[in-house]
Amino acid sequence: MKLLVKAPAKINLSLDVLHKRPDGYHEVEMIMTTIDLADRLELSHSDDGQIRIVSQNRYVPDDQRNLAYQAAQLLKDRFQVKEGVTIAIEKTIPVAAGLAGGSSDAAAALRGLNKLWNLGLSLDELAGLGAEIGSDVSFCVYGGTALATGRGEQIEKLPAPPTCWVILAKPFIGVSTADVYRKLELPAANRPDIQRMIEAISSNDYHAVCRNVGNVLEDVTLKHHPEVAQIKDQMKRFGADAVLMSGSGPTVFGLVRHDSRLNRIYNGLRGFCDQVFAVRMLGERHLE
Ligand SMILES: C[C@@](CO)(OP(=O)(O)O)[C@H](O)COP(=O)(O)OP(=O)(O)OC[C@H]1O[C@@H](n2ccc(N)nc2=O)[C@H](O)[C@@H]1O
Ligand SMILES: Nc1ncnc2c1ncn2[C@@H]1O[C@H](COP(=O)(O)OP(=O)(O)O)[C@@H](O)[C@H]1O
Repeated sequence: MKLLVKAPAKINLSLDVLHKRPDGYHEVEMIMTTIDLADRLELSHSDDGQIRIVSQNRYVPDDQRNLAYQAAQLLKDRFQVKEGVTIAIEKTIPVAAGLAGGSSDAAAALRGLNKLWNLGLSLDELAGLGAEIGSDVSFCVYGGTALATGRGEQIEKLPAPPTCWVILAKPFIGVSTADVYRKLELPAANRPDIQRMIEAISSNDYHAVCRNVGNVLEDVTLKHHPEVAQIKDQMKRFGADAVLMSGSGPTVFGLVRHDSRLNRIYNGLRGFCDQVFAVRMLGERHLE
């Protein structure tokens, strides 16, 4: 038996860090939303009890370091599953980019294996298991738009943001999330107003969303990678309504409503950047 599962990327429309916790993680408040840029996982049943990862992308680990592998292992251990699975990952989301590609693959594996292995778990139970794999996995289990608090694993659903295009540009570098949190100096300057962003989304006010994007991790990554600042400047110059780095970076996203400006920004950035995408937000929960 085979099952296909989609694993969409996320962007952080706003990201605030409150303080460092005794467990080493940081207490965050983030507005996250899934976008129409997705990996595809094909899950195939195997009788020998083994977990196998297959991917053409050389940056994707094919062993227990893979977050989708960890998701399968966690379900096997917790629910005494005897069956095995081969997880073929068709990678579209850039790796180590601040777009939660690995976390979304893990979340898709949890959702898919719940069906393949007939575990009958609820989405909330899967999100709880996801938090054991990584801070962003719980959000990715639900998808859509949400306020994430705690270390990122406590999720409150929000309505869909106003309709617009999201242009993503990823420079040639990759960034380590742990490194960025380690280098963050608190209290951070330029903190976003999370409550205002929630109001902007709830009242479907595009211009207020654009005014309120913000990410306290941005300054850390910009300081060490000037190419990210260059991409931000270019996106602004080409006419994006709002420009922000996603998560720990280095991917920069721009919001725009008009198709003519979308084309200008997209064409202007290609050639300058490793990868450029023009996508839509998925809005509300989108699960298969
Ligand atoms: C920054 C964000 C924003 O959405 O995303 P990415 O840029 O990775 O996509 C997340 O907070 C990343 O979440 P995720 O990538 O799942 O992090 P984890 O695997 O749980 O943790 C990786 C490392 O980041 C640090 N970390 C992570 C989350 C958090 N709230 N505080 C932290 O200090 C810890 O050092 C941890 O060891
Ligand atoms: N399924 C996966 N896809 C991509 N990277 C993965 C995966 N599983 C584990 N990783 C590891 O996680 C690291 C961070 O990857 P990713 O989730 O793409 O980035 P980010 O945390 O910036 O959103 C990668 O360097 C890679 O070694």
